[in-house]
Amino acid sequence: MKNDLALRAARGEKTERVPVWVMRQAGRYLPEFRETRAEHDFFTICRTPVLACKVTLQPIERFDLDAAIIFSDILVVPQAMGMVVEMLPGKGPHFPEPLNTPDDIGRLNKPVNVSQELGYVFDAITLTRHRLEGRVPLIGFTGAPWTLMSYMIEGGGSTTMSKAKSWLYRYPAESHKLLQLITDVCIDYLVGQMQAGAQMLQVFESHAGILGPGLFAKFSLPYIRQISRGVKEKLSSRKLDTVPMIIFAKDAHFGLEDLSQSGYEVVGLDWTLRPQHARARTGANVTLQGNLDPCALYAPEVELVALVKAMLEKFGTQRYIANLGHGIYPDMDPERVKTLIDAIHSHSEYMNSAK
Ligand SMILES: Cc1c2[nH]c(c1CCC(=O)O)Cc1[nH]c(c(CCC(=O)O)c1C)Cc1[nH]c(c(CCC(=O)O)c1C)Cc1[nH]c(c(C)c1CCC(=O)O)C2
Repeated sequence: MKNDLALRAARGEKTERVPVWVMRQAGRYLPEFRETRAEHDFFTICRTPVLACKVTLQPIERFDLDAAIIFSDILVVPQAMGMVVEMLPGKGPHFPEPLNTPDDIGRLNKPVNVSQELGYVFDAITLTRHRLEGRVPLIGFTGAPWTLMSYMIEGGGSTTMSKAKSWLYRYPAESHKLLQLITDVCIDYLVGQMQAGAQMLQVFESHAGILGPGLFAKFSLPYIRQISRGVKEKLSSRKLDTVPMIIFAKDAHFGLEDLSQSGYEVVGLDWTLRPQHARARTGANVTLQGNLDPCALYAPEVELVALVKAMLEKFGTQRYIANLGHGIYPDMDPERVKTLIDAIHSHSEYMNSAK
C-alpha cells in the first residue's frame, strides 16, 4: 500500500498528514464522468465492472485523494431484493412500484442470494483494487436499513418521508420485519465487498435526521449496530481480518453518543455539528470524518482555504479523516476540489510539524 493514511487514521494510528476523500467524488461535477454518463445509463455503469472501475478512478487520477470509493449506489440493494429502480435524469431515483402496504413485503426476494444479485459490485471492486495498484485504499459501502426502507416506500426522494414514517407508527412490527430483511442483505453485501477487496466500509444512513431521537433509537440504531456486529462476526468466523467501518448518519446530532458506541471505527459528521463538541461527545476511541459544508466550495478560494484551516484546527490532525459533510454538488468547479484537498494536506502537515 503506497498511501494507507486513511486506514491508519481509521484505526487510530498516527498520521503525518490528514487524509481526505470526498463523498460523491466520482460524479457529475467531473467532465470526464459526464462524458461516460452521456454514453451509458446510470445503472449500466454500476453493473458493468469496467465502467464502474473507470469512473471510480477518474477522481483519483485528477486529484491527490487518499481513498477511492467504489462507484455504485445505495439503491442496488432494493434492486437485489427484487424492486425496479430507475435513475431519472435531473430528478433522481424512481421506483415505479414502491411498497404501499406491508402486504407488499411479500413481493420481495427472500432470501436474497447476494453474490448472484450483487456479484457485479464485487467484480467491480476486485477489478478496481487491481487497477489502483495500492495507490490508495478502496472504500465499499451500503445504505443503512432505514434509509433504504424509506426509498422503497416513498418510491423516490421526499422532504417529509411521511409515507415511510407512517409505517413506523402504524405498522411497527411489519416495519421491523422489513428492516430486518434489509439488514440481512446489507451484512452479506458488506462481507462480500470486503472479500472482493474493499479495505474500508461506509454505511450511509442519509435519512436519519427526519426520524428524531425516538424513532431513531427504535428503527435505525439497532440495525446500524446489527450491521457492524454481523459483519465482524462473519469475517472472524471465516478467519478474515476485519476492516475499518464508517457510520454516516446525516442530521442525527441527537444520536452522536450512541453512534460512537455502535461498533464503527469512524463516525461521519454532517456540517451542522461543531467539531469540538463532536469530539467531546464521541470520546477518544473513534475517528471522526467530515464535515465541511459542501457549499463552502462555492466560496472564493482564499475563503475556502481559511474555512479548511479552521476545520483542521478544530478537529486536530489525529483520528481524523477530512471530507465534506455530505456529497459534492454536481455544479461544483473541479478546481475547488483540488484547492480543498491541497489545503487539507498542506495545513495539516504544517500543524504536525509545528508540534
Ligand atoms: C441517498 C443516496 C443515494 N445514493 C447514495 C446515497 C447516500 C449518500 C447521500 O446521502 O447522498 C450513495 C452514492 N451514490 C453514488 C455514490 C458513488 C460513489 C461516490 O463517488 O461517492 C455513492 C456513495 C453515485 C451517484 N448516485 C447518483 C448519481 C447521479 C446520477 C446520474 O449520474 O445521473 C451518482 C453519481 C444518483 C442518486 N442516488 C441517490 C440519489 C438521491 C440520487 C439522485 C441525486 C443526484 O442526482 O445526485 C441515492
